[in-house]
Amino acid sequence: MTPRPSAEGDGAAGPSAHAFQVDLHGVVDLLARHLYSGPRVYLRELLQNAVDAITARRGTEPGCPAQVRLRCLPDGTLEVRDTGIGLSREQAEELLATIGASSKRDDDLGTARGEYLGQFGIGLLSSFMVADEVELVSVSAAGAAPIRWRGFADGSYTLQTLPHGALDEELAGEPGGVAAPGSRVRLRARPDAEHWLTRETVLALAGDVGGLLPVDIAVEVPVGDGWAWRRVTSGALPWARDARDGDRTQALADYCEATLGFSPLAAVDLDLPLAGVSGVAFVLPSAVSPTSGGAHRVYVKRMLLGTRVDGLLPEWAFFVRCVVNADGLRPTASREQLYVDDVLLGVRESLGRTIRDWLTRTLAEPGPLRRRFLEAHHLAVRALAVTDDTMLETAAAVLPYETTEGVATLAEVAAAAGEVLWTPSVEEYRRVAPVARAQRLTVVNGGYVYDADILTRLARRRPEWRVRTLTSDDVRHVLGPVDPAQELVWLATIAAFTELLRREETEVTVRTFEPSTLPAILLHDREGDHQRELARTAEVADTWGQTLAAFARPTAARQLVLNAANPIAGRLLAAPPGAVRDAGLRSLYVSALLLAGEPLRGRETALMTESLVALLDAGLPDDAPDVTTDDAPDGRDDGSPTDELPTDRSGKDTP
Ligand SMILES: Nc1ncnc2c1ncn2[C@@H]1O[C@H](COP(=O)(O)OP(=O)(O)OP(=O)(O)O)[C@@H](O)[C@H]1O
Repeated sequence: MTPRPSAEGDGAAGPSAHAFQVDLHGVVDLLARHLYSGPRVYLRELLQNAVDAITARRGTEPGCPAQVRLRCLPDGTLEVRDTGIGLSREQAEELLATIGASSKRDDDLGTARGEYLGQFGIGLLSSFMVADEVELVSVSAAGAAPIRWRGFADGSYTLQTLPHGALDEELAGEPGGVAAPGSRVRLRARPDAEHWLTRETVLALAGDVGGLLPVDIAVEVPVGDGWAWRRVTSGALPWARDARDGDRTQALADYCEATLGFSPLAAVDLDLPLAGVSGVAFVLPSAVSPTSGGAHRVYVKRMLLGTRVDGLLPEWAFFVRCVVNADGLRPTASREQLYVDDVLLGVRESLGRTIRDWLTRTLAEPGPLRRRFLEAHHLAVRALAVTDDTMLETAAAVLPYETTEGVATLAEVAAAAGEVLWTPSVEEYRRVAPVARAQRLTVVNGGYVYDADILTRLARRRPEWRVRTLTSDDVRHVLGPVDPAQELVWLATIAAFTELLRREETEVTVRTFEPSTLPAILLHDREGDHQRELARTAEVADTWGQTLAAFARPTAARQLVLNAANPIAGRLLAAPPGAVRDAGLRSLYVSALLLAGEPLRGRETALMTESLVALLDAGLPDDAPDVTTDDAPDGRDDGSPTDELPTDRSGKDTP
């Protein structure tokens, strides 16, 4: 390119100004690899230019033909012909030869003009992702002489003005008539990109990206011995049918099946006329991960933007897939995602409101739709209830929870039990459920995702429901007392048992409870666990030990509650002191741990093994061969309770 004259004269020392040189290879590579998702966009850009050219011509000639015709020629060339406004020589020089120049921007404002699809002035370059040469022959609607522009992947181009009528023979029989206004673009496939220009690919791509465009687009296909035009545009938006039309619901379901690949539970109409947004949110028939949202099929001015566009809906709306046409939203330069601006944020909020209103209505209405929706998407209701008060009330009224009195809603639990006791973890629920159930204590399993937040919010919003987490005391209170005279007899034994489990930080108590098949349960509350954890850490941490110790309050003892109604526990309480009784208690402790779903650590495994050995020793005949060894069992840590067990293995209880 010619250097521009220096702004400061041509003095020897003065700087001189030059125009940038553009390496077209580099630019095309940038587009193909980093801007566009792949070469397939070349066809979208060609269709877009054709449609924009027709839009421009309609501005002065409203009744002009609106046709785009695509033809795959035998030598691998793709031809796209439109009945648009065409280009004069000057326009071609300015618009085709300059990267970034576009006739579709408002020169004064520098913004895109609302009626056009394009705006950036780079779309035509995408042709070079599949072709080394692009030819555009054009007849301007303004009556200028026809032109032939040829651009090459090396960055050069030729431009030729043709005499009027020169194209008549070449264009004879084309739509729009002989040398009528319009343009014809031809792309000769690069050897490694031939598949992008085959008839099958062109048909599929044109239908996919251009199927909803408001012009007549057709691809030439062989029929019998001849050729015919196969239309890929349908003319109307699939959701534009009158809502009173009885077949509309089925037609939308069929459209969803064909386009998105699933049969929807329901279709929610989306309509924001002010933002130029219309479409449908299809409710997925089965559960999806909350992180899988954002796969919406979005059209901008009826041209497909993308099939996996995100940001259109709030995150909680992961149970729908939308198909929308959005005239008021801005595409990014790649035209594959939406530009995040205030308009998009407003649209997202409004669409979210539409979907939430539908959800509230649907959940208020008992019936198969509500049931199927909750089965598939209860997580979405939970996610929404975390931030939305109306949905919190709805969730409390309709979401089924696992409780010790069977499946029930939180509202039902509050009404029946006068309070809502819940466990924040599934493990804790499993631990207390058998005993709570037997005692008719209603406990809600609040251990699943979002539950803790929902129950905490509900506790504040509905104080009269008395929503709170379950504590050991709640369970202990429902366990039956033991006859005081009997308890007095057992007092010394209970104290000895507590002493035996001192290292386990567990206090032993006795109650009567159902099921009587259960000899013992372990109760511990979260604060006690936390305090024990702190105390344990403080023991091992040198540097932080003192700091941690300051936080650790005296630990609330765990409780091993022996069941006086259980024959084994009863016999153990009545047994004389000695190795067998100790081993029996330790066994009950370990089995209560297991029942609580807690993993056994090395020390507890050792306890279990040693108790078993002691019990076997006591129970087996004296002359049975001794198979025990002196080796400590695997997994026993230092200070294991072995040293607390009597070494006498005679099988006789020591006094
Ligand atoms: N088929 C056509 N008929 C008439 N003019 C055309 C045609 N194709 C391209 N042009 C002209 O060439 C210009 C550049 O086209 P190009 O596709 O590179 O960018 P754009 O369509 O303006 O913007 P975008 O990069 O957003 O697609 C257009 O603005 C238009 O004026």
